[in-house]
Amino acid sequence: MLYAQTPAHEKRRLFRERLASGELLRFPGAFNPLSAKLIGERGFDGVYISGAVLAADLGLPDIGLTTLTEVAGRAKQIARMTELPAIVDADTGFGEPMNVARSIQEFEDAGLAGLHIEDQINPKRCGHLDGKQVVDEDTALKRIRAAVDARRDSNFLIMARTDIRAVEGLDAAIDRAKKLVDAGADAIFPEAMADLSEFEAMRNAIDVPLLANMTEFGKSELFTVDQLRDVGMNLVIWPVSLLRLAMGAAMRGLDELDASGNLEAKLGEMQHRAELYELVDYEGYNHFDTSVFNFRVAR
Ligand SMILES: C[C@](O)(C(=O)O)[C@H](CC(=O)O)C(=O)O
Ligand SMILES: [Mg+2]
Repeated sequence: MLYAQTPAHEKRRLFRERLASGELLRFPGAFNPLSAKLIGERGFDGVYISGAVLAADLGLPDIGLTTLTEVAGRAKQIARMTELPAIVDADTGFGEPMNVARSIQEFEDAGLAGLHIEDQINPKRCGHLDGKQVVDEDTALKRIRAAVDARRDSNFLIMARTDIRAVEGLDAAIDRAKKLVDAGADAIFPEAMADLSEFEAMRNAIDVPLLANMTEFGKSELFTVDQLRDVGMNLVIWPVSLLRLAMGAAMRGLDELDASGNLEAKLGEMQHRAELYELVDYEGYNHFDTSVFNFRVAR
């Protein structure tokens, strides 16, 4: 009922414990609080909150238009609906290093388990597009140091994302990742790795947990969980996948409605009313008033 029972500091502690075990944790991207509940119900390890999805949700491209207030507000709504740890995409940190510091505290207060901050310039773009630019090393390290200094819960995960691979190559990415770890990053998100051997090379060079981004229609092949585990990855995200699936279904559903005038043919693809009510624990609200759920939904 209502929100998750596990307090944020406890989610962070448990998340850190699991990360330290070295296993590979699976974090599908939630596009709203309801889909975060579904991710938990289906047995995944955590919830990813994507900047691209939050921008798309507002009908905007992913170019740094969303504000800290908007992202923290939505991330809070998502994080509080799941017992799982939620990590959020904090883009370039929403400004200068002092803004990065404030962002950390906002996201801690919003109940997140962690976030990542990247080394792109502003305006940023999807890490899997051509023509990206990254900031110099000094600026990249300042962002991470500011983040680490601002954190009040030492279990809040500060992950550094580097986009430098697509700009300067793998050696530069490994070099930057090492320096980001020295600056205090708890984990590294090497963006737009070309193949498994690149993930493996990063693994051999870096001691902290590593994240693999399995976004579709990008620069990385869609490796399986087993393949990523074999090369030593610790976190895998499918950041936009649920939104893409839902929007794909919505596009086809609208076409069907337009063509045939009803959606009878699509019922099998829909989440049933009964499944929705189970997911939101409708019946549980009888706790307040026994007349809330006194009906049956035929399946
Ligand atoms: C992970 C990512 O930062 C996101 O915002 O979800 C994007 C995903 C995408 O646009 O496919 C990214 O830059 O990889
Ligand atoms: Mg992003």
